[in-house]
Amino acid sequence: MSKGVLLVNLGSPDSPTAKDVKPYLDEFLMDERVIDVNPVLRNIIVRGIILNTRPKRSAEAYSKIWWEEGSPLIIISERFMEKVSQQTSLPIALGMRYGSMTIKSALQELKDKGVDEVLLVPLYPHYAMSSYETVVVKAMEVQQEHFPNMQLTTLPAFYSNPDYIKILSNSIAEGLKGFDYDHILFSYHGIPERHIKKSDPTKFHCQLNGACCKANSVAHHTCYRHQCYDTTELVIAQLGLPRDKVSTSFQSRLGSDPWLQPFTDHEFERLGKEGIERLAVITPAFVSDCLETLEEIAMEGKEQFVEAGGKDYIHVPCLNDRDDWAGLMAQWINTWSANQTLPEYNIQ
Ligand SMILES: C=CC1=C(C)c2cc3[nH]c(cc4nc(cc5[nH]c(cc1n2)c(C)c5CCC(=O)O)C(CCC(=O)O)=C4C)c(C)c3C=C
Ligand SMILES: [Fe+2]
Ligand SMILES: [Fe+2]
Repeated sequence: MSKGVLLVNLGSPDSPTAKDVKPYLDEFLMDERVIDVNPVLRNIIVRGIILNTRPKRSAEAYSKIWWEEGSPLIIISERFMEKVSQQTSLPIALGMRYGSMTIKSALQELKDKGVDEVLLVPLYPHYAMSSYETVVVKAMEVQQEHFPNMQLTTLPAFYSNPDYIKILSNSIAEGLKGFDYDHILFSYHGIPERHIKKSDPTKFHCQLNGACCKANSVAHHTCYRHQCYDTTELVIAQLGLPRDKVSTSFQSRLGSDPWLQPFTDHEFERLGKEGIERLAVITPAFVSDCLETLEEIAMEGKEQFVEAGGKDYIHVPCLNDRDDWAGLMAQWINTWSANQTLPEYNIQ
């Protein structure tokens, strides 16, 4: 068999205009793992309500962060792929879960190069049904329908992998250099609380109270909340950060259902009001900077914090195409290629 690698990230609209944002959001929000209600209700919520107003507002936000070459998320993912490719002999293709750079065309690219055994890499450190799981399910559907002779193996979520934690910590230490912070906020993409319950294979373990996370459980393999808090804790330990100056929150909620708390925007306000003057924000749910980090955190977040009384504010960039991160991905790929071994999955 001949091996190759498929990297998959979330995707972006083709341009920062309402005309292109609308079909992109339609595909994204009609995904049953993102808005997980019955199909009739999903159609009403997405096409009857959200898509009437959101595309214009989102297009304005995308315009603020768009680069000359295109969407930051896409360009960064391409640069990352290039760097990884230079360190492995395996063919690598890049696809997006939503939008025009499809998983199907990426798999076709690999097939044209003779590949029939693929390592699928969802570019998310943490498992969530709306991110990691939907990529895996989509890739499997496409493989079964269009590439029946291909074999797929999936890289596990790497939120606690020791090498990943070291590299994330290095990037944070570099980002914090020269910034005398009062507080560090780890802000992760939010999800509805319901998704945590749905992803719990035991159906009773996850109580969303933090106490459950301290007991060993198979539920942690698919508990996004647990995994986010684990990443924060592991970075605190790696860098020896003062625990009382670090906290975790969840950003980017949509709709009125209960989402994971505390909310990042509420934390900006609370920290500013409580006299925190210098705030650093880290966004480890994303491996590449995107709308949610460049606009919501770096721009809007700063405004919210300063309005609440804060003074200095930095957003530490995501791993993007850092050499050490591309090197680690190449190392994972080359190890899999040599002996089928995948990175350590340190679940407790
Ligand atoms: C029900 C809604 C959403 C869930 C659940 C959700 C989970 C989720 N998303 C990411 C990563 C990204 N999301 C991005 C943008 C984005 N996310 C939602 C909604 C949900 N996400 C919307 C509507 C949008 C579009 C932008 C907007 O209109 O505000 C992005 C950025 C894409 C880009 O082009 O830059 C990323 C990345 C994760 C990891 C996740 C679950 C953990
Ligand atoms: Fe999202
Ligand atoms: Fe838990």
